[in-house]
Amino acid sequence: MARSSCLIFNPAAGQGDSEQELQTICQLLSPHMELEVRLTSPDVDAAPLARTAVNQNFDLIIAAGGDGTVSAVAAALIGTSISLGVIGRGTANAFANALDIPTSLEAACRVITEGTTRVVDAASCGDSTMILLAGIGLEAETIRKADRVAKDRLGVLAYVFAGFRQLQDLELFSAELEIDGSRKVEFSAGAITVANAAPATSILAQGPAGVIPDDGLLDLTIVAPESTLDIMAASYNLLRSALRGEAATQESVGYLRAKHFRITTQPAQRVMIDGELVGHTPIEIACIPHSLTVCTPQSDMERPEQPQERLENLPDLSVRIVD
Ligand SMILES: Nc1ncnc2c1ncn2[C@@H]1O[C@H](COP(=O)(O)OP(=O)(O)OP(=O)(O)O)[C@@H](O)[C@H]1O
Repeated sequence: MARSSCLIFNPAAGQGDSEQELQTICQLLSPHMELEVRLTSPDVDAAPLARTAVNQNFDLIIAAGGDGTVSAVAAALIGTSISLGVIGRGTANAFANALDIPTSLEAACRVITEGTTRVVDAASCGDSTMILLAGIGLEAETIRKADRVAKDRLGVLAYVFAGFRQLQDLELFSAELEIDGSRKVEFSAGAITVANAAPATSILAQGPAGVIPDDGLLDLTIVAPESTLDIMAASYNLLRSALRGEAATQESVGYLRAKHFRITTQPAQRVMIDGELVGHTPIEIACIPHSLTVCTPQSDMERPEQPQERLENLPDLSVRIVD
């Protein structure tokens, strides 16, 4: 029997002709499944549509939009066995890129119709769920400064420009990190990123080589540059880590993998989760292992053997064991 599928489509996402895109997607998918289409609107976004679709027990729910739409649909699917199809039509399409899901309509629909799936982790942070990453400090500021007009004009470059603008007034803050309830680490940082999944372009997440989305662990990267030269060196090192799959080696970069983090900063820092500003530190982030089934080109990914932790060079470092 054909799979019952619900397509949640954001007509306002991206820069393409959305009517044409919807028609193409329906033509590509309909021969393979029973397809029901639901459009988001300025008043009803993807989250309530996805919750209703989950209650209606579709076999497959497809998110066609930017990362905002994909994250909202994914949040409703966490802990269910309903598969998530991803058709990235936004600016960055970070979740699609992190899982090697192509973003041309034809190739994205082919991945969905071929039926290969991969079960990945997700995470929770207070009331929010997270499929990509949480940025504290620099990354949150970068997202805040990449405005809609710039994104429409420049696409993913808007984030890069906002990032450069942000680097000019980077200030270190003090941070305390509680790791799996068993260790407390204090240090100074300019940016802390906790990633469940991240594409190579999320440079600040690339401390441990290659963020692994299905290892039951979150990957935390700390960048603590003490000068403009330092930040250039750290950026280059992180980019290399992303492209070569080798963990970062630069002194001002630290990283570790764990299931649960509690992060406190002085002063409080903005927190961004999956591209949305959600509030300020302190925050607590917990991995929800193997909780989201996603249509992907392959059911597994290569995992290079790499060190899991490197904190020793961070400025003002102190480590305590929690009783
Ligand atoms: N029909 C609509 N008209 C206007 N806005 C909409 C509509 N449907 C959803 N939205 C808004 O779109 C936003 C989600 O956008 P989404 O992330 O899917 O695309 P995007 O913003 O183009 O992606 P990116 O952030 O990568 O540029 C939400 O804020 C939601 O309220």
